[in-house]
Amino acid sequence: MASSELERERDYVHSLYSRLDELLEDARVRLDAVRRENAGGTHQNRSERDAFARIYEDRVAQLRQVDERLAFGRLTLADAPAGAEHHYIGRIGLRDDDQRPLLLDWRVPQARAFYQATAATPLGARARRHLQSAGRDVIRIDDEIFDRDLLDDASDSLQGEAALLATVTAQRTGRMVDIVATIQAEQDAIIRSELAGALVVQGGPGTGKTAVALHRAAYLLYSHRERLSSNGVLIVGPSPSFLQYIEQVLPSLGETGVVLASLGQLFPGEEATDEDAPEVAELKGSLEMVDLLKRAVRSRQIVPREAQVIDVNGERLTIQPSVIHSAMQRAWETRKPHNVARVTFNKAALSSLTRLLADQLRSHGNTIEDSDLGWLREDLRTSYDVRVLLNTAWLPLTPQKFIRDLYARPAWLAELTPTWSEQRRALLFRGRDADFTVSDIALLDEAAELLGEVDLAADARKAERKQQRKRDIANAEQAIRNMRVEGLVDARSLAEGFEAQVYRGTTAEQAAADREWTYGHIVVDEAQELSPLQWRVLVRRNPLKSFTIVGDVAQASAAAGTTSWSGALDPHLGRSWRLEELTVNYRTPAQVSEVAEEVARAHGLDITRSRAVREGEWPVFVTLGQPVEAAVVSAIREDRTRGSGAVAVIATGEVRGRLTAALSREFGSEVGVGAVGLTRAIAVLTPQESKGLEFDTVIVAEPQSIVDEHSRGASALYVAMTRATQRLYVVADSDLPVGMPRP
Ligand SMILES: Nc1ncnc2c1ncn2[C@@H]1O[C@H](COP(=O)(O)OP(=O)(O)OP(=O)(O)O)[C@@H](O)[C@H]1O
Repeated sequence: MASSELERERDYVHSLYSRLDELLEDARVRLDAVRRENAGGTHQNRSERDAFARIYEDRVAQLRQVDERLAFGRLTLADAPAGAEHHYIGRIGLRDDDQRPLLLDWRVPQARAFYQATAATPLGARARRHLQSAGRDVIRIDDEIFDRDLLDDASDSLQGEAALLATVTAQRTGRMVDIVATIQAEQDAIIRSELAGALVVQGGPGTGKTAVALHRAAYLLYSHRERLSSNGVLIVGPSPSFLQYIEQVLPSLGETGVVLASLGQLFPGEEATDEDAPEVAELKGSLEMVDLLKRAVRSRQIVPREAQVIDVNGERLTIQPSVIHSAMQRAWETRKPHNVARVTFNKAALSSLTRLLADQLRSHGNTIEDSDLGWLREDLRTSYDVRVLLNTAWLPLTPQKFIRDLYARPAWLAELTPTWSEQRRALLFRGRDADFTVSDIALLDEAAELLGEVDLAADARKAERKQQRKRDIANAEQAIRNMRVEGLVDARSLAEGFEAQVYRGTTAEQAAADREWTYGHIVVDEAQELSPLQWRVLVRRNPLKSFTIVGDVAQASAAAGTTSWSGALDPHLGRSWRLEELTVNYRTPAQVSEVAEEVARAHGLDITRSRAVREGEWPVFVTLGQPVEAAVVSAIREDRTRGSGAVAVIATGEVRGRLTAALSREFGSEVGVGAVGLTRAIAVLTPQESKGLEFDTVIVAEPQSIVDEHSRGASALYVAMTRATQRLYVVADSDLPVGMPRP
């Protein structure tokens, strides 16, 4: 019986693959046809053809990408007509030629029961079946029957336990994979939560926060395609290595138009990777900096102390400070940013100077008619002395130069911060040619807000682009009718294709390049690490405040990060955010997570308890009293006798340097440092770099030095210890942190 069921499923899934192949072939044929058509033609013809070609190319890529585990579930409905009782669930939706559904996209509302039904609340389902595949073959089926009479209350059990355990124990590859086949009920409820407002997902390490956040992005893009495809979705992660780790997940779910950015990449044109020392990052991330920058901008609007004498075509004119001051007054009244208000300042000052010059010329006996005032004004505008006078009073500024000046001119900083100590000011001091750090990015953005931009040419281009887009949409509608592809392609995305040829690329590319772009939704991962200033940047990019915010306040290891969601979010989002929790740990075996929690508690961390889905085979291996280089090398050798997989060595400061040298001597090119390590057998990482990642084996070297590194050191150690999916080794020369088991 069971094997004939397996056969049946195998046959059905084979028929789905045949349909997939047909669609793929169809898209390829259309692509070839489009490429051949209108080879010459007008510019408009060519860009239409290219846009169509891109749409078919994307379709071909999408159909190829869903090949692995195309279908992974079947839902049997309780009250369905014969022949329609089974719904198959997969990565994308498939229909036959008569438009009858063969496979449901996991994101459609009818698929919800596949993830959420329990015996207690079957949601109209009689049974759920998980299909496990190898290549295109179904190799195993697991059934759950929702028949209250036959079962105990199973509401607490894991769904598709066999499939889930197979996934969570699989060897890691250095790249995160999607969990679409085994999403659990508490995760699914979060993924499908409504788009509006800010949703905060709190959960301990390994509870699937990142996975849930990415699947939610895919779900929202699918369910709100119209709105989100034009505004875009931004995903913010803590570091480039983290982005590299997650970058495959959304494409494997068929979604490519998302902007991924680390905190160092949020200001177009700058790409910061260096981190400041913790106390510097804390200061730079604090709200105090907002006032400081405001004062700093104001201090660059300078009323001269004394009257200034200027020469305009041989006429010497004395300008009282009050003339400059009242022009400034006019500019301040606009409440516009510095560079924009400067236009008002210049106009007001030139008007006053024109009047002064006219009066002076009249007093010297010249006849000045009102019609001459325009010429006088032009003389003033082009006069060297006037330019110097006005620029000295109100100089246009770029954010980069402004922030660099602030750091490199201690005397100016001292004027702006009379209540600060010398030591506090010294935290900001940097040479003019120093690279910007990750925490400078939020300051640059804050400065850009205060300074504003006057770019008339860009404004004109923006207006023209809007008009062109309207014309493109009309043309796209016509082209869709001509090519008889209604329903397959929508006019907006086709028009975006035209635009891409003429202008600046896809929505995602445009969004990433434009500081003033506002996204339809922002996903923030490891959100506990964000400083108040970084939150301000993100709220500016998303004025409707539609956020998915995931993190764990107990893992906050950045000095500027947060230990309470309320403290972090209320100032920016008010009380409008909602909180959900994840409670099951899918990553770390209980034997490891219990030790990590014990150490965290011994350091006073208020950790979120979670239940591990598996016990694990190995205890935590602790070595004390050997030189750390030798101990790590032998831990790696020992580990290779226990199992295979990706290894991370996590250490900080000079220990990390020593270890890198020793490991490279021993294991050569198998070793990689930082993000490079993610594609090697052995990655050497700081706790900060390891954030959000996971490895089969983790070796934490000199844990006490991690605790001692800064005020949030215990959290950093907790992060490091919870990266292991199989085995954890702790190696110390002389000192173990409190709470750590002794060897
Ligand atoms: N429903 C699920 N089915 C299969 N695997 C899952 C599921 N949920 C989570 N996982 C796996 O558990 C691991 C941890 O998930 P993830 O990295 O999203 O956790 P996290 O809460 O973000 O952790 P941390 O806070 O430590 O960064 C990943 O390998 C993920 O694929």
